[in-house]
Amino acid sequence: MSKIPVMEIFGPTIQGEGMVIGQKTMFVRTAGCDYSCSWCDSAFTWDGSGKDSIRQMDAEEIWQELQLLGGDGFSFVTISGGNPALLKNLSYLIDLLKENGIQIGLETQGSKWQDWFLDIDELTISPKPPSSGMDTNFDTLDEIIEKLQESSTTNCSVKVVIFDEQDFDYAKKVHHTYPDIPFFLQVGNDDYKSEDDQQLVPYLLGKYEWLVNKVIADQELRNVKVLPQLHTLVWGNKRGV
Ligand SMILES: C[S@@+](CC[C@H](N)C(=O)[O-])C[C@H]1O[C@@H](n2cnc3c(N)ncnc32)[C@H](O)[C@@H]1O
Ligand SMILES: Nc1nc2[nH]cc(C(=O)O)c2c(=O)[nH]1
Ligand code: SF4
Ligand SMILES: [Mg+2]
Repeated sequence: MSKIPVMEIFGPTIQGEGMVIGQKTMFVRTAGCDYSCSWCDSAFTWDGSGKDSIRQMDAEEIWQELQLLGGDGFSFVTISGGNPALLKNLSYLIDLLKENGIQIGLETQGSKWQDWFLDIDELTISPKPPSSGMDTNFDTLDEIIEKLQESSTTNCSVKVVIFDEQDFDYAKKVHHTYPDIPFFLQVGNDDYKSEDDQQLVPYLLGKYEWLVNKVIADQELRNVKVLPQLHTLVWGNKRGV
């Protein structure tokens, strides 16, 4: 009834992306997505390849597993996916985590609203640029951002992943549309299947330098932050970190 499709639970690790980068955190990754981004580094959550790992869990079971893995050594849980915003039932987990004094981060693309967004401490909305092959519904995104802006409890940010010039232009458009929302540009990893960290890390750092230089040179992008995926620099494309 109140089950949640869970793809993986892991941690403690550090949040490698976005507004709380560096934060020690546990992760809960839900299964299923309404998008199918061409470069999705978590495609196993929606393309069928991970279907045998999906567990239908209730909030209490997830909380127990988090404690089993993390003991007393965490105070922050990040929920990602897939698209966790497909799951109305996540409210039970969010309530339980809050009852236990846990702070909550969540990652979603901004294609669906859930009322429990207002109970998230650090919410990342990550609209998808052209290279993903997805189309942003800006009416939906406008509504979501508007509701979040009215909230005094949820810190939210917008994070756009950049692979090429077109994505960069898209990111500028998104930032201009929501100038008051903290804005992050993130390096796209188009080598997300590589197991060769010796080659991957300098490659991704090169991409980061490219993105940094573009932002430095841009007169219109002022109050923005540019980040790599920190976890890929530490652990490469390893899963569950
Ligand atoms: C796997 S998604 C899950 C949450 C949600 N579906 C979303 O896209 O925001 C988490 C974050 O990883 C980013 N991401 C996915 N594949 C990536 C890649 N190859 N390189 C860089 N970031 C990627 C997404 O843009 C998103 O910000
Ligand atoms: N360490 C770490 N940080 C992350 N930030 C966002 C992630 C995600 O896949 O949603 C992620 C992830 O998978 N691992
Ligand atoms: S929206 Fe997120 S999980 Fe879904 S396909 Fe795109 S990057 Fe992957
Ligand atoms: Mg990831």
